[in-house]
Amino acid sequence: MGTAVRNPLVLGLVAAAAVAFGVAGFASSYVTFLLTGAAVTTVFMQSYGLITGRAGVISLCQLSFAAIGAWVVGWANVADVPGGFYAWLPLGGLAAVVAGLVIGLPALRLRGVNLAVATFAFATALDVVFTGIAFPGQDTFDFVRRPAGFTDDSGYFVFTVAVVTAIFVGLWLLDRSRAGGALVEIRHSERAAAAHGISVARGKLTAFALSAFVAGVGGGLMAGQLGVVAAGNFATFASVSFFAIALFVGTNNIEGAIAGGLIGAVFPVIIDALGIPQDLSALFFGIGAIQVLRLGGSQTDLLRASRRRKRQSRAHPPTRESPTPTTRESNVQRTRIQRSGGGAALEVRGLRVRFGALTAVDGVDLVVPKGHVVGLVGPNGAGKSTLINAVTGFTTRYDGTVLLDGRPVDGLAAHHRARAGLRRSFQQLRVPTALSVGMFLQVAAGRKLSRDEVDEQLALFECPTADTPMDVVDVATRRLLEVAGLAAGRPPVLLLDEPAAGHSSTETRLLQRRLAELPERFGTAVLLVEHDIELVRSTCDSLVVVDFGRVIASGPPDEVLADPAVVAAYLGAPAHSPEGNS
Ligand SMILES: Nc1ncnc2c1ncn2[C@@H]1O[C@H](COP(=O)(O)OP(=O)(O)OP(=O)(O)O)[C@@H](O)[C@H]1O
Repeated sequence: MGTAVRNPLVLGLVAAAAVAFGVAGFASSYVTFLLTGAAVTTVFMQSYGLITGRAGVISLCQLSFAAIGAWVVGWANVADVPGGFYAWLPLGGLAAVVAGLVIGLPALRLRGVNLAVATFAFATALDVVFTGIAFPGQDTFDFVRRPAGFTDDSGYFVFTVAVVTAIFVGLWLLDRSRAGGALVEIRHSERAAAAHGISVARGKLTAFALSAFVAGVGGGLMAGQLGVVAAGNFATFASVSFFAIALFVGTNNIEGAIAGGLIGAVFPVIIDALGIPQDLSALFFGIGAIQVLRLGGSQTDLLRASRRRKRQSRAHPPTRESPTPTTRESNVQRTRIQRSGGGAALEVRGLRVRFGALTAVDGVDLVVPKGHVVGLVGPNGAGKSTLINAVTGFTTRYDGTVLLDGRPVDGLAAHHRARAGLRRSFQQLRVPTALSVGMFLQVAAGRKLSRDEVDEQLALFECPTADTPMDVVDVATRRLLEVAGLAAGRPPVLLLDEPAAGHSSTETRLLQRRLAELPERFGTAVLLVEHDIELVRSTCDSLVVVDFGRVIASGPPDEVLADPAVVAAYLGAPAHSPEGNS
């Protein structure tokens, strides 16, 4: 019983019921009407929270989806479609989904301002259409019949709150699923998402469809509240204002969506009472949106982050236990695990990448045998990252062939290569801070991990617990988490681009042990790009050295690192060893 009371879902449901029946029982009819409007606006805010808050896609046409939902509900009412309001409302949502897909598909190639313009154009066009054709029942005053049992204003408020609550529960479940984590990763970095096998196009399209459904339901609810609606209820201007409110308060958070609903519905009333022209109110919302860009986050995101940091500093900080270096661990030469190969996990043949006149990768041949860790080293600008980009499909314009377990993958997009088992990390950290450690591990693994698997993996990499928010985790630990997550997916091939960057010597030693174990523990062959020569020497079975895009040496680490050509490439003079000069 005690656990149930502490459960946020149970608490939320109890609070929603208390508000619904409290207002229905005690509030005046004016307040009830106003709060029903706020609940309907909360649904619009939930749809912005989905598309912009979670997936990071700018959409200025959510009220157009709402208009479609309202239109369908109005039509179903006039046509007396069986099932009543209970059937008409989801029907309106589904019709909006069709529009969401129609606008979402061409919008997939667009980002930022271009996407804003495209969705704004769609909203304006639909505005004109709805003004022209009018809503069903608008001219004949055919009022939409409310759901049986909730026909008076108080009852309809309870019904609206029930719908808002049901959507919150759906979003709550989405946030706890890998699909929800994938949306957040798409918002944070489309490249990182693709590297984890997530289809960015499908993710965005799903977000468009889901948000259109929610907005369509909101439109239907508005039709039920007002009886008849007109194009003016869904004007493009209102869509943009609501977008600005959503951006300012952060409607991906439950408290943000409710605050956005209240502001969207009550603010115009206050403005009116104060005698300020409605058009001027848009200025406030515009200033709010600019504030978000200045602060780098919405009000509720910033509040939540600050609360997390406070809670974290009150509890123990999320540092890993420093492993006491034993004689065995501190002897780097003994970390390398001797193993025999079993064919090529990854083979690169004649890879060439050009950037205009510059040939960044110049005919590279390279093999990563199964069960091996191969180091790819070379001075700055030698072409290592470009090679990884080409192999993993992030650079598609290249000559040559990339074979994964003997099969060419050149025709595959990055996320398909990732799903086929070619996983990578990025030199520039791309870990989304809006997720928990456990959820990030799930997303990076690219497969469903059990709670035990997550906990074991975190313990193995000496990382903070699964519930720890990522934004309180230090950068070095985030890098370690990225390796832990990728390894948990047990990919056949893992390409790591400078995973030890920014690590302390203790952290590097831990990483060194884990990297050396990856083939045995996870069945993963590794191509390791690293400037820390001691880490490379102690971890890798063999090394490939590139300079000016060409392979200048390859073979066992000690031999290769003693090669005069390698020494010269690193230091520009043949007199010193590269050791310790990374
Ligand atoms: N998108 C690009 N457009 C033009 N030139 C590029 C691009 N990406 C990389 N280069 C150039 O290609 C060469 C190889 O760069 P790359 O980043 O692959 O080297 P690197 O070995 O990974 O270097 P570092 O160790 O510093 O990360 C460099 O001369 C770089 O300036």
